[in-house]
Amino acid sequence: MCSTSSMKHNLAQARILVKKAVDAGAKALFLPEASDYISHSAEETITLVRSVEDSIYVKGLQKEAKDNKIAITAGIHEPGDEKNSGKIKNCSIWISEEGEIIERYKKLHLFDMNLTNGPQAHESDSFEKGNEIVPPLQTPVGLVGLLICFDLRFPEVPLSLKRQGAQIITYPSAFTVPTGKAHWEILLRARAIETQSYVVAAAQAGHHNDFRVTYGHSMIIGPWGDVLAELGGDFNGPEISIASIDLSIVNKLRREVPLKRRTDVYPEL
Ligand SMILES: O=C(O)CNC(=O)[C@H](CS)NC(=O)CCC(=O)C(=O)O
Repeated sequence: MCSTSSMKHNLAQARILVKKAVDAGAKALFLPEASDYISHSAEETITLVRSVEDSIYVKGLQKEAKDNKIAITAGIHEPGDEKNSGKIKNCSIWISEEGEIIERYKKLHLFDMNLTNGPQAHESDSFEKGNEIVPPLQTPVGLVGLLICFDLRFPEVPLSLKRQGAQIITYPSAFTVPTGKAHWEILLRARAIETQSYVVAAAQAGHHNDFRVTYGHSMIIGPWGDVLAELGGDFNGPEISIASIDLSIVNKLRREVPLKRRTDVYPEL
């Protein structure tokens, strides 16, 4: 997706993706971080936020899920929990194939970056951070661990999710181009290999406005670290990437290559 500041426009993109996913026989559709909108500035990002009950985008996704009997997960913005913080939340939601929001996750790690001659990020100026790891969620494709974008850089959490039974880890994302080129695929494959899980990473792609461009390259990685599906970096209209999830591969690999942690030497994550 290439979300803009118009929720209506972004819902239209999501509908195209639902149609493609349904036509391809998918049981679940994974949409990127901030799929409801990507705006021009932090100020605009805060003014555009709506509760899920008032978001035409979220309500539209719920209707699509129900009408098409497909689960949908998406990164969205939500109003802050803390009184008068002036901040909002970077969340993901899981919508069941009945159209109900059955889980939500609030991004644990906020993206602050001050690269010389590179893109800057000040997410913690306008977003509240989450304080909880959400236990893996039972879905039609397996037990899913919900994380978001910059969380990808912190292996402790997916390892904990694996210990709790996760078979699929998802990272809806909106990566910068330089960090994407250098780190995106390596980190996704590393997270898949070390957790012996599928990793599904739907990414924003292309030019969102004059100030914002994202790396794209949505990917689905198998538990062996193999790239099962991948999209490009250019945006030429909403596009899906599709893969079969075979949980017997996860179980077999975990049996054949047991990764027994030395928690007698270092603490359990
Ligand atoms: O701003 C919004 O509305 C949505 N949020 C984002 O795009 C976030 C925070 S700026 N992006 C990332 O976390 C990219 C991480 C990244 O690129 C890296 O880890 O290298």
